[in-house]
Amino acid sequence: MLNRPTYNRPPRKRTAPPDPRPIVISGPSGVGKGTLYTRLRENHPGCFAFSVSHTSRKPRAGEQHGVDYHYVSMEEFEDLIAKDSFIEHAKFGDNRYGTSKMTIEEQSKKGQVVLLDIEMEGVKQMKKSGIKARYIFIAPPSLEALEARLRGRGTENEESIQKRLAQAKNELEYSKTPGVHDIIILNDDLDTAYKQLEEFVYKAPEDQ
Ligand SMILES: Nc1ncnc2c1ncn2[C@@H]1O[C@H](COP(=O)(O)OP(=O)(O)OP(=O)(O)O)[C@@H](O)[C@H]1O
Repeated sequence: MLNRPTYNRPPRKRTAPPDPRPIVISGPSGVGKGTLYTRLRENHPGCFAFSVSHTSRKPRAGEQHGVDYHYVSMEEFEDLIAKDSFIEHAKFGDNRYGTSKMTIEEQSKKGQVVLLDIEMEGVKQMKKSGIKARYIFIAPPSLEALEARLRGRGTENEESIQKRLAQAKNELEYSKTPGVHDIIILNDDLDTAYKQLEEFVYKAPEDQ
C-alpha cells in the first residue's frame, strides 16, 4: 500500500488574481507590510511583481540596478518629473525616490499583479494620478505593539525609531479618511492578517 505523506500546508496557487489592478500596500513602518507581501509572493509564485522604484541615490553594496531600484542621476530624475513620468515621487534627505508609470505598465503586461509599498504622501499622489488600483492599509494593534516590532526588528537606531513612530501617527490618522483604502487589515495575529490579505487580493472584481 502506498504510504502517502499528509501535508497541512495549503496548495500553492499559481493563478494570478482575477482583478489585474495594481495593489498599493501602505501602513506605518514596522507594521508588517513586508512580512505579509513576502508571504503572498511565496505562496503564489509568479503571480505578483514588486514595483521597482527609481532613485537618484547611489546603489549600496550588493544592490542591483533594475532589481532593488532603477538608479538614475538627479538630472535624469528631474527630467522624468518634468515629463510627468512618475505616479508618485518624494524627496528623502538629498535623494529622490519615485514610481514610474512605465514600470507599472511593463510589469502589468507580463500578466502579474503589481504590488506597491508606498507611504502616505505617495498614496495621495497615486490617488490623484487617476491610475486604477486597489488600496490596502495595514494597521498595528497599538502604537506600543508597533514600537515593539520596530525595536524587535533590530534595524533602526533610536532616532529612526522615534521618527517612524511620529510618522506612524500621521499615517494612522490619514487611514481614517473615508474612502481612501479599500480594506484596512489589522495585523495582530499574523496568520489571521495574512488570510484576510489573501482573500481580498483574490476577490473577483464583481465582489468588491
Ligand atoms: N503580526 C505580527 N506579530 C508580531 N510581529 C510581527 C507581525 N507582523 C510582522 N511582525 C514583525 O514586525 C517587524 C516589522 O515587520 P516588517 O519589516 O514586515 O514591517 P514593514 O511594515 O514592512 O516595515 P517598513 O515599512 O519599515 O519596511 C518584523 O520583525 C516582523 O517579523
